[in-house]
Amino acid sequence: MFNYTCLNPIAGVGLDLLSDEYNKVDDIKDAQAVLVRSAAMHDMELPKTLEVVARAGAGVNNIPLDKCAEAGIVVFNTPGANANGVKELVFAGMLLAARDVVGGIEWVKGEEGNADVAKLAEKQKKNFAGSEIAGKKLGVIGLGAIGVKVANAATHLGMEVYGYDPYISVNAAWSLSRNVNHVNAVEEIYKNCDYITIHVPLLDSTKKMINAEAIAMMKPTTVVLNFARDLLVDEEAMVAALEEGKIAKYVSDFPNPTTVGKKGCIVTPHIGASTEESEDNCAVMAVKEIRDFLENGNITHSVNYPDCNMGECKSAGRLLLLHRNVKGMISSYTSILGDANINISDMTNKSRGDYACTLLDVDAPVTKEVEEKLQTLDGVLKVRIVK
Ligand SMILES: NC(=O)C1=CN([C@@H]2O[C@H](COP(=O)(O)OP(=O)(O)OC[C@H]3O[C@@H](n4cnc5c(N)ncnc54)[C@H](O)[C@@H]3O)[C@@H](O)[C@H]2O)C=CC1
Ligand SMILES: O=C(O)C(=O)COP(=O)(O)O
Repeated sequence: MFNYTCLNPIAGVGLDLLSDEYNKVDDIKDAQAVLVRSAAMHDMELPKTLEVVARAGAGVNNIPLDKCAEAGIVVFNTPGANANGVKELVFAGMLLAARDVVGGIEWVKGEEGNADVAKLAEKQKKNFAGSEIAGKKLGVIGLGAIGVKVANAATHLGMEVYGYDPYISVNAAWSLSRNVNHVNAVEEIYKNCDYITIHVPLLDSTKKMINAEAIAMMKPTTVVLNFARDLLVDEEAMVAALEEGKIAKYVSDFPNPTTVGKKGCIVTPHIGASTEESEDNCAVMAVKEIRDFLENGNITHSVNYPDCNMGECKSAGRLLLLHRNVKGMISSYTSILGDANINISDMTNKSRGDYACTLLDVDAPVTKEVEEKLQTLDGVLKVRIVK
């Protein structure tokens, strides 16, 4: 039996994939698995029982990744599962900045009951006129799951697209339309683009990436779109630039006191991934990741441990060892198992930065005594008898 808890509402289509072996608990202190969206986990006490956290979404800045890794808790996210939902809202954001759709709708609402509204509208509409996005230059910073979709779709809307991502993955590069122009220096985007959209994760290296200096390079007509995280932008500098007419609009999906109600700011309530399809996709992927991890010891789409996968276990037993990426770990495991007369029939070892993972299929069940010996080895963070 596995206990799990949900720190945010998780779509039913995902939870339905949990078998009778899974029991929902209300308190994280009783859970082996956590399903989470944007709930802040940094200040939460993580119980010893906890083995896995699955973020039904992309951004993991709400989760203490290193603290989890140190405690042998594997964290997953669901890459790409909500990318289309965000992509579509980015275009809504662009159009809301280009045309005064909201102002126009508000004006019409104010005319409720006016029999002459149609005639009046023809006079008023000049107040809500705008421009088209076709033919404009769009700069996409970060060409991952979302950035690639935004860039490709923009080419179909007749935009001239420029993409910047020094760390682009091979898969993303394969998916990118050849009509997207590659940019090596992000300053080119700041200086030349009419629309600039950012799709990078929030990391120490990306915090306030769009700062006062970057904003100063932009044209007075530039629109900046931020559907990634508010802390990626120096929003004080952004609001000041908008106030002084140095740039045109800032569209953000992250309301906070700095931007809400400020001149030129169009802010939505973090709804980029709030579509039926994205919520379903994320929940399904997160639940599958948890099941494969708890039932088979496999790690796919982890953000704090290496991916490590040996499929379904066909041997008498399987061990999962989460450990530091230091020398001598595997020889220690083999000698402990050898001394206990247990043959290793298959093995995978992967590392990522400071952390590593070893999966061992064995020909005889592993006893509690052997498990304890492995657990007390220097460098071992967690041992789990999967089977
Ligand atoms: N508004 C919302 O509801 C949502 C927001 N997000 C945010 O969007 C972010 C991106 O999501 P995905 O595209 O799915 O992630 P992803 O991991 O597929 O793509 C991120 C891309 O950013 C690139 N990158 C990293 N540092 C960079 C830098 N300094 N300069 C340029 N590129 C850099 C990476 O190489 C990668 O290609 C998430 O981390 C999350 O914060 C994601 C989903 C929903
Ligand atoms: O996936 C992400 O990074 C998001 O920002 C979506 O957050 P949410 O799952 O809607 O709370």
